[in-house]
Parts: sequence; structure tokens; C-alpha cells
Amino acid sequence: MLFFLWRSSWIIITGVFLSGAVSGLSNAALIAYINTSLAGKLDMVAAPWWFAGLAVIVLVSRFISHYLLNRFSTKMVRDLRLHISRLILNAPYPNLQKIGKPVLLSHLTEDVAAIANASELFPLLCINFAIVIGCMTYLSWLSWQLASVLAGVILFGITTFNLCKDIPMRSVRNARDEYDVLSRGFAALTEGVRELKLHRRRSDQFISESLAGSADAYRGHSFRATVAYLWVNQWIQFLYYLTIGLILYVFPVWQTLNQEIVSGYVIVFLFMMSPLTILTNSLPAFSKAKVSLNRILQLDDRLAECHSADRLAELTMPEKFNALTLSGLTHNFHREKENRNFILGPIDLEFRPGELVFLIGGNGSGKTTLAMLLLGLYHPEQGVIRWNGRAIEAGNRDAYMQNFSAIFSDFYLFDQLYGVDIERNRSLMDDYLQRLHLNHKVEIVNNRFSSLNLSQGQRKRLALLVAYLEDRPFYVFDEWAADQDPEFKHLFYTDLLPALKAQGKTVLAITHDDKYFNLADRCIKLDEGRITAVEYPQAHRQRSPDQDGLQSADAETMPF
Ligand SMILES: Nc1ncnc2c1ncn2[C@@H]1O[C@H](COP(=O)(O)OP(=O)(O)OP(=O)(O)O)[C@@H](O)[C@H]1O
Repeated sequence: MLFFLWRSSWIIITGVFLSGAVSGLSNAALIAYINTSLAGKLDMVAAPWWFAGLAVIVLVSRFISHYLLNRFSTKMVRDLRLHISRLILNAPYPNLQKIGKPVLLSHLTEDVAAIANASELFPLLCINFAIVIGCMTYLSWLSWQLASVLAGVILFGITTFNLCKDIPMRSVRNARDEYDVLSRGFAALTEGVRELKLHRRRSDQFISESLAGSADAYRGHSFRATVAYLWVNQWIQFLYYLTIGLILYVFPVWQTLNQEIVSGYVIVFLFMMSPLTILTNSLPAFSKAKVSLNRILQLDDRLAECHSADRLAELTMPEKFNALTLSGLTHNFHREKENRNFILGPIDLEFRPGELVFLIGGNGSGKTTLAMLLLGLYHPEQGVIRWNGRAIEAGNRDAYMQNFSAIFSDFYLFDQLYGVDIERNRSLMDDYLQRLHLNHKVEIVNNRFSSLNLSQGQRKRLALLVAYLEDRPFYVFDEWAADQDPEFKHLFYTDLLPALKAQGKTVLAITHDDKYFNLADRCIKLDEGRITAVEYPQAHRQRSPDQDGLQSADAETMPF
């Protein structure tokens, strides 16, 4: 990723370094020039011009350095955000589930912000570092004996800093870890706000035990890091005064020096105080950025590793849909409360174009898990999915997923119609809005829904419109009708689903509406993760698992 940042902005980064170095060195040259002027050693006719020239160089190079760095840091933040977003989009869904939404969000917000923060300090750092180096060079030129005293103190400072730099870093790392816990708390707060508002004791306990706990821990680690850096700062200041003390009072005892050199030394040294303080004050921001960058690199590795094969995939599966087969698919979840696994499968099924299939069964029987496997969002632990006879694996899973349009029970509705040619579909959209009784509620203006302030049922109807426009060969609906009033429920089963079927689309609908089971071509019943029955209501016939040749061994045909 660092390579990626360097590749995209190497010209700006080089410009920042160069202008920062020029600014710092000209600054140091200016102070040296002022010092020499004070000693009265200069030609006073040419001196003002030299002084003005140096001052202009300082100002111009400082402006260029800041300007370039602001361009770099804003571009870097934008690139980082898009880079992480693309990583998230390309990663397998189970990995994202494992990481969790709050943690992903804290990468996009906290980590990127910490890096941006540090990058904004970068021109200051370059300039002040160059000033310090320039001043040191000048001091060495003034007196090599004093320069060796200075070098000794600097070496001592660096050694002591290296010995204890892990102490504040540990606190910065702990604070960042705790921020993930805090983010989970924030997610619970915003998503569970209704439940919290209805229950005073629950919300009090949530704040005092959960949120306050992690807020305190975060504060504690951050405070410890700040205090540790305060000590580092104080130590550096101490060394600074120690050096001045050595030069003024100890060194003359050992060796007599020209008073002019000593006063020049002290003036330049006092001038260096401000750049040194800036350098030491920016240490906490750089440590935070280092920790955040490591976190992003870890995420990069975690996500890049698992989707590298997917990225190579072709985008679409060109041929027309003939058959989708699931053979021996299994998936399992650990049920923590019961301390046992939920096992789905082995599942054997086949779907053909234009089929209307209902997936039914009790709560927790595995319907959604089966739909997620079929969609390619979950990966089977055993068994294989074949699309038109071609086995689906890492290399073509992304292409395979482009054949589906799905409305999940906890669906998300984007306020904009992404990936849809609005002008070509304008009349179709108006027609759907009317059929879904949404034409008085919502308009599509500039590719955007005019409002999403709708009931859950209306939002689901809008999601259906989006699914229609996607025009995919295979549709999956997870309890779509659950939030609809009886009129729309009826419309969905008797009109909308048959219309999709008539267009040759295959539909898998998860449903509990037994009143409409007779409208399906096939009803598949799941119980405890296994297919226990298959019914063909439209054909008015019952086929045994053996006839079908695809049902799992213990599946039996039975009326619902
Ligand atoms: N992400 C998950 N992590 C752990 N267990 C899970 C997860 N998703 C589902 N399960 C478990 O798998 C089992 C099947 O869940 P699934 O959601 O597939 O059932 P379902 O038939 O769709 O139920 P419902 O009708 O209530 O939506 C349940 O025991 C559930 O607790």
C-alpha cells in the first residue's frame, strides 16, 4: 500500500521533500547570516540584499512546501478511503462478517483521519528538520569542539529515546484497539436506540457498563500515551538546557573559546529551540499514524489474501442460463448458546429457467443460509455449485454472483439507482412505480429517489423496483411479503412473481405465507438444515426424491 501511495504521488512527495529542505536550510542560512551581521563582519551595502534574498527564498519555499503537502495529504486521504472501500467490496462476505461493520468503519474514519493528521504535519516536520540540520552544520563550522559536545548530547538523546519509545507506543496501540470496542458500542447505540429508549434500566446499564467502560479505557490509554510523550518532551528540553549549560559554564573550564563563537553558538541554539519543540510535539501524531497505518496494512493483508483469486475473475458469465445445480452443499455455524453446531446440508438441488420455487420451513431451519450459499455470499464447506454445468470456485465466484438479484430480509436500499441506465428504463420505471403504488410517494429525479422516508413495506417495494431494473436471470427474495399489507401480499404472489416467471426468470422466494404455496412450481421444505420435503403444487403431482434424483437421502415428499 505504501508503494501504491508512492506510485500515485511520487512527484508531489519529492516536491514536498525538496521544498521543505530548501525552506529549512535557507532558514538556517538566514539565522547564520543574521548572526554574522551582528558580529559586524559583513559588507553593509550588499548585506540587506542578501538578507532580503534569503528571506524571499524562505517564504517561497515554505509556501510551496505547504501547498504541495496539502495537495498530497488530501489526495492521500481520498486514495486511502477509496482503496479500503474497494478492498471491502472485493473481500468475501464471510470475512467481512467476521471483522464486523464497526471495525471496518473505524478503519475508514479513525485510521484514515490519524494518517491525514500526521501528513498535515509533514511540511512542518520537513522544514524544521532541515532547519535543525542547517543550524547544526553552521554550529559545527563555528567550532568543531563545541559541535562534538553537541553530537555527544544528541547521541545520548537518541539512545535514551530509543530505549523508552515503546512505552508511549504501547499506549497508543492499546488506545487504537480500544477504539474498535468503542465503535462497536456506538453501533449498538445507534442501531439499538429504540430498544434503549424503551428501557431505562437497560440504557443506564448499557451506558455505565458497556459504553462508559470502553470510553474510560480509551481515555486511560490515550492519557498515558500523552503523559509519556510529555516526559519525552521534557527530557529533550532538559538535554537542550544541559547543552547550553555545558557550553556556557563547563566547556570554558576545560578549554577557552572565543566569546564571539560562544555567543553565536547560544543565539543559534536558542533559535533552534522552536523547531526542536515542533519536532518533539509532533511525535504523538506520528505514533498514532504509525499504528493506524499498521492497522490498515493488516486489513489490507487480511482482505487482499482472500480475494486475490476473485479479482482475476471475468466480470460476467456470458452464456444464457440453463441450469443451476447444488450438489452436496454443506455449511455450519457454531451455536454458542447451545454449544453445538448448526449444520446445513448436504443439499442437492437443481433450478431451471422460469421456475418459481418457494423455500419454506420453521425459524432457524437454514433458509437464509441456503440462500446465501446459493448467491455465492457464503462459501460451501463441502459440495459444489454449478452454473450451466460450470463449477463455481474462487476464480469465477464474482462473475457467478452477477447473475442474481436479491432482496434480503434486512435489505439495504440505496437512495440512488447505481448501475442503471435511467433514460432507457424511464417508461419501465414509471410503470413499476405505478404497479407498486409508489407513484404518489416517490419520484426518480436525477437518478435518485426523491424520498426514502417511507414505511418498511414501501421501501421493500422500492427495492423490488430496483431488482426488476437489474434484469438478472435469477431472483432471490427473503420473506419479501412479510412487511406488506394483504393487498400487496396478494399482488406479489399472484401478479409480480408470475410476471417474473413469464419473463423466463427463476425465482427462489423464502416465505411463510402458506396461503400462496399452491402458486409455486416447487416448494422445498427445510428442517434443521436438511431438506425434508419437496412438493410440486403446480404440477399436481408428487415426485419422490429418487425420481427427482437430486434430493438428499433423508428428504421425503409430503404435503405441507
Ligand atoms: N452469522 C451467523 N453466525 C452464527 N450462526 C448463524 C449465523 N447465521 C445464521 N446462524 C444460525 O444458523 C441457523 C439457521 O439460520 P437461518 O437464518 O439460515 O435460518 P432461517 O430458516 O432463515 O430462519 P428465519 O426464518 O428465522 O430467518 C440458526 O440457528 C442461526 O442461529
